[in-house]
Parts: sequence; C-alpha cells; structure tokens
Amino acid sequence: MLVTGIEILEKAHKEGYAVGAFNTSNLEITQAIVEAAEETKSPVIIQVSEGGLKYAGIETISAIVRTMAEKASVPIALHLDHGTDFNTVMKCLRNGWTSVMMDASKLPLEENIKVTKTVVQIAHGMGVSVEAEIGKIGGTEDNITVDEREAAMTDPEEALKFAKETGVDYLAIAIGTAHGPYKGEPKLDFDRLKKIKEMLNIPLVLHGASGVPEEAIKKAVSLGINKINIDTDIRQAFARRLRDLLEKDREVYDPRKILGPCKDAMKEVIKQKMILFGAAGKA
Ligand SMILES: O=C(COP(=O)(O)O)NO
Ligand SMILES: [Ca+2]
Ligand code: NA
Ligand SMILES: [Zn+2]
Repeated sequence: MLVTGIEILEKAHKEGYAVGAFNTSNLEITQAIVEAAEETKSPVIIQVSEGGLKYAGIETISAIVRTMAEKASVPIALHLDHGTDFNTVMKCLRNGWTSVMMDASKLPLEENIKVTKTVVQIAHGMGVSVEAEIGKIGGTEDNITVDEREAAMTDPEEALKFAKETGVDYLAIAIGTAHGPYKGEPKLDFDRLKKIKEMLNIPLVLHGASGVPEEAIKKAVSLGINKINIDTDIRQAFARRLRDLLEKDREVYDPRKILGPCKDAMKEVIKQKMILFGAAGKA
C-alpha cells in the first residue's frame, strides 16, 4: 500500500532498523524494488531524483510507482530525492508524492532553514512528510556535484537548531559517505552520528550508501540511521547483467528478454540490502 515516508520511518526509528530508499527512473527498476520488498516482506521507499524526473517525466514515473505501490502488500512511499528546486518539490506534491526532500544544503544555514520550513508547512498541510540535508554530502549525483574537499560533515549543534526550526521529519546527515562509487574505503564518523541521534531523536538518513562495507552499514543502523539511500549499486547490477547477457547471446533482440534478467539482477541486490538494513520481515 502507498503510505507516507514518516509512517515507514517513525516505526523504523522506534524499533531501531533502517529502510532502503532506492532510486528508480523506469519500469524495470521499479519492478525490481517492489518485487524485492514483497519477497522479503520489507517496507520500502521508492525515490526519484530530479534527473530521474527529467528522464521519465514526472506524471509518468508517478503513475508507474503509485500504481505498483497501491497494489503491493507492503508499505511503500514515493519520495523525491534531492529536490533542489522549490518548484520541482511543489510539482511532486501536486503529482501524488508521499515524501519529499527539500535539499537546500548548498545554501547558507539560515536560507536552508527558511526554505525547508516553508516546504514543511506546505507538505504537512497536504499530509506529506519531508526530508532535508544539513552538512554537505560529497560526490556526484545527477545535477548535484559537491567536490569532496567542500564536503563538510554535519555539525550536531547546527543539526539540532535546523530540526527544531524547520520541523523536518527526517534529516540527511554528512558523516563521511559520498554519492557514487568510492575510490577508497569510506570512513564514517560514528561518534558524530551517535551525538546527532542523541540530540535530535528523529529518523536519520544516510546518503551515498552504495559501496559502504556491510559492517559499517550495520553499525550506522545500530547508532540510529533509519533511511539508507542506494542508487549506484543497483545501476551497476543492471549494467553487469546486461553486458554478460549480450556477450553470451548475440542473437537476442526482444527487450523483455534483455531487461527482464537485468530486473532480476537488480532485485537480488535490493533484497540483500533489505535484509542487511533489518527491514526484512518488518512490513
Ligand atoms: O544518496 C543517494 C545514493 O547514493 P549512491 O549512489 O552512492 O548509493 N541518493 O540520494
Ligand atoms: Ca557511494
Ligand atoms: Na533523499
Ligand atoms: Zn543522496
């Protein structure tokens, strides 16, 4: 069933597990996410970035996700990932999103607070929950490129002020992850995470989680991460299976025979994440 993000994350926050937030931009990725959630009985957040909206069309990707979510037997939220443009956030609210991220993390703190507070008031009025970001999460994601050097970790005092003044439902924090593939091993600042969780006591979001070792993910969940964003790992599972399939079979040409197996490959990766995050069986 289609639910809001906070309905899923409030329970995760209370019970101490995390829920996967997987990026989609088409039919097959959405199918992979929903089937993985059904098969592991996991709640799940299906998210679309601004790049995904451009690729699929906002009404189209909304129709695909909402239709499948409403038919699903597990709780599913439709989330806007990294909404950097206010008007895009408004268009998603108009098109049935049940969770939105207002990502004004590139603005000075006071401006981030101002715009996020406005989005929270509007979204809450419509029964939609809101994610925001404080601190800068590095890496390259769609149209967001924050140079690693600028990536500033989240200051706990700032995060507390931000959460109090905006009323945001869940907060993305920078504790050492980065979007996209890692060159070396990411070093997560667990002390910082622990402090922020103790001070804010709201669901927290980990971005750039592809490529983070399983032990680090488990530790982050034990310290209070409740939403974990995964995009790159799914893309790479798709591409690996596609290359392998086409190398082995030079004759195949039916898209269903090509994209179907790629969907299955993505589904397997997503199922493993749901089990690792502790979401499996929680639906
Ligand atoms: O944070 C993410 C995903 O990052 P990855 O591609 O590194 O999994 N989306 O908002
Ligand atoms: Ca990453
Ligand atoms: Na997000
Ligand atoms: Zn992100």
